[in-house]
Amino acid sequence: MPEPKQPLPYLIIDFDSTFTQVEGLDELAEIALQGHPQQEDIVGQIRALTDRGMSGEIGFQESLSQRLALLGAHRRHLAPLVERLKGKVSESIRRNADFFRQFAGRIYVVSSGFREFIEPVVADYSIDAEHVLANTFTFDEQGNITGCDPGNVLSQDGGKIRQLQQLDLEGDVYVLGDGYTDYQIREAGLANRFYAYTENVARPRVVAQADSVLPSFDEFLYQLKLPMTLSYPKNRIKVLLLENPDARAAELFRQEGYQVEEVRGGLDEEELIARIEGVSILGIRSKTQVTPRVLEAANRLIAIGAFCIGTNQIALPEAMSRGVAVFNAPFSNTRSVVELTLGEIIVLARRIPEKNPKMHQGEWDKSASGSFEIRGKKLGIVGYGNIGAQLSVVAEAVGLQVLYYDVAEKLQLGNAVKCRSLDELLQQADIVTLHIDGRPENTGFIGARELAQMKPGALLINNARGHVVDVPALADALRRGHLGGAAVDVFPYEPKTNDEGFESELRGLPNVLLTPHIGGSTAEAQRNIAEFVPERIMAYVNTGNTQQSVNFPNIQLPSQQAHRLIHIHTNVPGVLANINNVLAAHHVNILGQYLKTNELIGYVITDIDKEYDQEVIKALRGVEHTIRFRVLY
Ligand SMILES: NC(=O)c1ccc[n+]([C@@H]2O[C@H](COP(=O)([O-])OP(=O)(O)OC[C@H]3O[C@@H](n4cnc5c(N)ncnc54)[C@H](O)[C@@H]3O)[C@@H](O)[C@H]2O)c1
Ligand SMILES: O=C(O)CC[C@@H](O)C(=O)O
Repeated sequence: MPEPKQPLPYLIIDFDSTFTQVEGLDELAEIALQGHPQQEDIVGQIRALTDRGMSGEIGFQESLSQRLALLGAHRRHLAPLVERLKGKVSESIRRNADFFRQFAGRIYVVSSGFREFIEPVVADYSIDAEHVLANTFTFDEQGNITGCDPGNVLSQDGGKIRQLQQLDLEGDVYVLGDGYTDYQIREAGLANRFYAYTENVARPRVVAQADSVLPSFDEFLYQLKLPMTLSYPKNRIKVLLLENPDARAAELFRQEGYQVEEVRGGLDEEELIARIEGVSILGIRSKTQVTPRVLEAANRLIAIGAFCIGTNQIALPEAMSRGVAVFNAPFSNTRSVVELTLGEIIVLARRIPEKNPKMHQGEWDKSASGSFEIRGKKLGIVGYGNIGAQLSVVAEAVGLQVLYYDVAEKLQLGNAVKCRSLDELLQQADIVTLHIDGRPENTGFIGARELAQMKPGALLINNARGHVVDVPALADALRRGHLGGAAVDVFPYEPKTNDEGFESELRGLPNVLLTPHIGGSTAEAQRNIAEFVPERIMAYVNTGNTQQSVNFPNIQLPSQQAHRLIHIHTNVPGVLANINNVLAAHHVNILGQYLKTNELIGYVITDIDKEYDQEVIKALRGVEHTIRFRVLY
């Protein structure tokens, strides 16, 4: 770890809602009032008083005495309180425990909270009792808490100021806290800087006074170039989410401490180029095209999350050669597409797309003409991947005979029969359903020639990708009555938002069911996707794990007590040897290492000893053919 060049300024750190995520007195009230019929109400009153005191709305003295009067706590409640608070130390402080242990002599915890619970919590971070300046409780003979020692300066309004005057620290003093009384230390001229600490609570009135705002302790260490556990504060990682993935996605990224920006619809190339600068993680669905030009403008991008199955909208090779890992949700909406397809097969077989609008217009058209049962009919599944294969099983269960065709060799499920060519399938099937992927070579996969191969009156379903079907040819086959109907969920051009109109030659044609790309749009699928993709991306950012990445070599290395280095390079001979030569030349011990390559890039995770200096990092960045280098922790 690099040592700070200057002596560390004195750090005055608040305890409640800064060192810990919570207010000690609120927690004490919860413990003391357990089982009390008005527990919720009283704890609520105590929380409100805490808040009013911290934001400077009422004097501290008033807030404290009113809270103590409501508390009803006893000495025996203090031990469980300490245990609870130890588990609620702020995440970023816990993460940087080594820093506290290393610089404990320069750190004071100055709090209007109480020594009885603060001292044992901060002792775990090597902060001595003499460096804890806080109130003390008073007790009656039975051990009930009766109030606080009035002789303690911290029990009075302006107490922190007086406490700092008494401390009389020499040199620079920085104050970190979430309350107005913390700011007042700086206002009184007793500190050089006031940092509003917002990891747990952000009070606008306090933030407005701050010299700097700290969403985490990592940010403080980063700004001061002090030793830190992470190589980069998470609050500096910008996430841009487009196309409205389930709210859980933004929630998970925010919980991790990232800055999240959301845009409801898709963005076109120029719009995305204008927004992508500084973004580290981009989240999209099927609409947004991540082109080579977008990637060129993406100066900080490390990962793209496709909140869907398809990734044909992303220039994968360019992303790879720029060191941008892409993740998707390969089976989170599979079942939803299968269910929609099965429903469509029945709906088309009964000509519902014609009958339903007539009913809404008051027309009663009862007839069996052109309607059939699906039992015993031949379903031709083109693309026997995740969706195709699952559909195969479900379709057999309702009595369809399944034929399938796939370019790859696939496990034949149930009684499904493999076709050796697309034509073989098209000529036999009563219903053809497309589940191939959107690779560019599949453009126009079903055109006039293929449609002509299909049986007269057969049905076609496209829930795969819009460009795989030649839409004018399909419209022609439907108009001529060669096909009995079609269901189409995906289109070569799809509106960017729900405010844009939909144009297609298929509109108004008989027995054609059109849906707005909703194959995967179910509550279950969207929730699954919104958890799956952020989890993969966060695992990649935090540990380098690329399992399930669609364009990176897949590596997972167990985490260990070490520094982890991530190296992405062009796949040419000798790069690993050069990395290891650099490490050897700097006497750095390798604890674990894994290299995997694909056609374009090599990806190496190296775990090294705790000790290294910045020269090694510089030298590793300089290794020839490096695309990207990151120190993870
Ligand atoms: N409508 C929707 O909302 C929706 C939802 C999810 C997925 N999708 C799309 O559905 C499609 C299938 O998804 P999946 O998860 O099953 O994908 P998958 O990758 O598991 O399966 C695709 C299969 O198609 C085969 N294939 C590719 N090109 C082929 C060709 N020319 N001829 C024959 N077989 C070919 C592949 O070998 C593979 O087995 C994808 O295009 C995906 O984007 C659409
Ligand atoms: O919901 C989407 O935008 C895309 C759904 C689907 O096409 C997919 O690829 O998963």
